Amino acid sequence: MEIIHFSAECYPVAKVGGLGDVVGALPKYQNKLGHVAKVVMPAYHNKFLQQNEFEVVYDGWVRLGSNNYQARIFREKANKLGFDLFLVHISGLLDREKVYGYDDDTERFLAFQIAALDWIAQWEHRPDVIHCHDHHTGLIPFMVGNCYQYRHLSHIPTVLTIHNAQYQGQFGWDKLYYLPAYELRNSSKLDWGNCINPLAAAIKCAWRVTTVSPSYLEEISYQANGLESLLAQERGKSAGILNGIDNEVWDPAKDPMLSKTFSVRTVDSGKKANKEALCTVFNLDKEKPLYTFIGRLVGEKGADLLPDIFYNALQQSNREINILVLGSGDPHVEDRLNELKHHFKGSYNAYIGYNEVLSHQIYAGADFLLMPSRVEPCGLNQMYALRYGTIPIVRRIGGLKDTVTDIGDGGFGICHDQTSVWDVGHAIGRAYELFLDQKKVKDIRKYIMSLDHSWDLAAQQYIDLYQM
Ligand SMILES: Nc1ncnc2c1ncn2[C@@H]1O[C@H](COP(=O)(O)OP(=O)(O)O[C@H]2O[C@H](CO)[C@@H](O)[C@H](O)[C@H]2O)[C@@H](O)[C@H]1O
Repeated sequence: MEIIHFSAECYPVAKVGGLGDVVGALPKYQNKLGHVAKVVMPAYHNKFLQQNEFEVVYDGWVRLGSNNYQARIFREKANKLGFDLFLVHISGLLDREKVYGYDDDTERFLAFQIAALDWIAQWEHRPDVIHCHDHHTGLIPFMVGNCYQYRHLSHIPTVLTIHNAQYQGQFGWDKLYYLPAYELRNSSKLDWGNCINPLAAAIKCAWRVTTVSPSYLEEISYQANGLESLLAQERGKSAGILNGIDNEVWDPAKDPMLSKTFSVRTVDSGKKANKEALCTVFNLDKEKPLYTFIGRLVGEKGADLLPDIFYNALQQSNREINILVLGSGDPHVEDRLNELKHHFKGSYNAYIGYNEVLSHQIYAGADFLLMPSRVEPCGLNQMYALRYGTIPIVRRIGGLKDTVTDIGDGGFGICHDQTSVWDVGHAIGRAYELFLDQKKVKDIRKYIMSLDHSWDLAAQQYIDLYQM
């Protein structure tokens, strides 16, 4: 089969969070199964664009209302990612350093989707499936099915994967004229809450909808930032497919970013060396348990509670624990996490920012990884932690519920039911008790490192879904 993935992110080209990881891995694993998976994404003004070689495969114009922008599509020549990668370059809109966060993001991603479809509309053959990821590519199923200029693509099945239903990309009906012409009586397919809502439009128009874990599929029928009833209604064409992880990028036995690589056999010495290196850099005590949090500092991740959780845990344990944070997001949370450094020198530290290398080093060197998420469609961090022998402490929600079992239930992690200062504090205490039993910790590490969360299974599940 030929599968075209449309996405705003793809690791290592551009990554803000888990979407990048998924789109950087799934196509590679689909190719390994004998299919032809390709990725189409915006060409941002970043290192990847500057440091790799490309050929131009399309040169045209994209029309957005009364504005015309030059649009070019570049193909990466060396197949570095293990699949064909196409970057949509639109001067004045997409060629910026950041992926998101501009006032004209609506125009940017609309132009991206239209230019990409204009290009595909010119192909002599048709792909078997168009697979869209999140709201940035959510208007594609509508446009393919309804816009006159793409009429000949309308029989291609479109799949939407929802990585996070919190973000929907809504904009006002005053921008309707940006869309290529379609029969106006179909406008209701675009509408949700009196706005043009790209995620809602994709849920209505896609042939199939998937979520990134089975539990998240259950949860969005009653918690989906306003889309609950729509998702409940479209349940019949929806499926939950648990994400995998890229075992080649995330391999503690070969990871060039670690101080010391390690396998299941050498996990004890390997984790010890990585923990020592981290503790030296961040002025922490290598004899004490090291708890960590990695992620976007937003409400969904429970990040607003972290300063209070950490303050209490460090006070109550008499600083018998270490905490290290890596993240960026809400400036108020960033400030509070930075402030804690002055109170708890030697037991607490935080790196506020994005740092891919450091994230690998933390998964390898930490004892415990905290994920007190309010919403977690799948979560990849807990799976990276497992692969690197770090015990996850998670709220039982979404994909966390599907991947982590509590030690009290014969499992290997620590689970709690609510995102509250008390619940997480209690879980930190349980982890401390576990840490005192080093024989048990070592057994758990070996066990979790041997769990298989690779993409092999999920890549096949997507193929089965396309062929249904
Ligand atoms: N400051 C930082 N420095 C370095 N690396 C950082 C970082 N902050 C985050 N990361 C990395 O970004 C990724 C985060 O992935 P997640 O799946 O946990 O979250 P996200 O909410 O972005 O993704 C959404 O999509 C994914 C994919 O489907 C779902 O798993 C998830 O539940 C959903 O919310 C991990 O690779 C993590 O290491």
